[in-house]
Amino acid sequence: MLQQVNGHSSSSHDQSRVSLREDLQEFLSGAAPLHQLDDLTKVNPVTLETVLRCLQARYMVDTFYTNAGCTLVALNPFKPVPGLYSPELMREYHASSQPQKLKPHIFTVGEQTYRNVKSLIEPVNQSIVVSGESGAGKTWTSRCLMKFYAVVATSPTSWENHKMAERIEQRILNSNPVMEAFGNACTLRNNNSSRFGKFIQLQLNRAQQMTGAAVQTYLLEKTRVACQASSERNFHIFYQICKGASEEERVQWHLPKGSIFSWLPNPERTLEEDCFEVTREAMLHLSIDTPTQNNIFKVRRRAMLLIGRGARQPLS
Ligand SMILES: Nc1ncnc2c1ncn2[C@@H]1O[C@H](COP(=O)(O)OP(=O)(O)OP(=O)(O)O)[C@@H](O)[C@H]1O
Repeated sequence: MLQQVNGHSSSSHDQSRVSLREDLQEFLSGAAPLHQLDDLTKVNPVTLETVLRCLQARYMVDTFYTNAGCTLVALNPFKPVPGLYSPELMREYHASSQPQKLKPHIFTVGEQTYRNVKSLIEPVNQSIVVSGESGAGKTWTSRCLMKFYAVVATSPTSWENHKMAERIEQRILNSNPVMEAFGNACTLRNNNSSRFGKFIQLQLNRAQQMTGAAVQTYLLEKTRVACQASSERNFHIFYQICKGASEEERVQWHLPKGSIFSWLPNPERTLEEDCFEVTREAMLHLSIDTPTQNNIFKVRRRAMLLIGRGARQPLS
């Protein structure tokens, strides 16, 4: 007697499994090495196993980008990859007559969207959606895209424009350390995890030169200020203030060296994101002057005392 599985007989189910296994074998022993498949739509049969095998093979040879039709799959290398984001490579993708024929890269996406704006008589807004789980590399990818546009979309036509272009480029890039200091924190999955979503708008004029940027943030994880999971930390800015304030600022802000607060856990962890100077410098570039900065930091330091009241003691 034939058993019914999901409306199919078990023998036809077995047959299709055998044929899938054969297809898989054929695909894996195919002529072209897996790492050379630069588009996942060419993978056949499309199963979780074949797609992962292909991505794994590419990862093993330090190839971190793969197309999946018009989507780009980015793997996180978790290490610096020399030359992968160099200005020379940006210019190569920008100058190419067919960037989509070059190796899959985030610069292809950047360049194609840039050309889409340019090629149309009436410019049409372009959007890039960067998605993935925590630690996948979304922040990194957005930063790369901003750097790319800062290089390709600010080509000055005159010397005055050059100064202007440089200023805009600096301001756009400096928005990252500021947003990250105030909105990122160390979590179990990512030392520099964004605790908010952001919609970054880069504005171009009719000559396709960048004239400004606007960032809209949403869903900031405000509860982290008062409550952090064990082994996680509060927002970077608090640690930056505690670790980076000058002697003069410590006196002014009533912040003795070595103060610790119950809701600033794991202060002994030293992260590259703990650099107060980088945040201050970036704020200056964004025209947030030193007195305004001091007011912002004073409010934060006051919050530390109020919320973490009674938990202050010197570090031994
Ligand atoms: N392309 C890359 N090259 C080298 N290192 C990378 C790259 N992408 C990500 N990383 C590393 O992985 C870490 C996590 O990446 P990132 O912060 O961009 O993740 P995320 O997706 O924004 O995470 P979250 O959602 O938690 O904010 C980075 O701090 C960096 O060390």
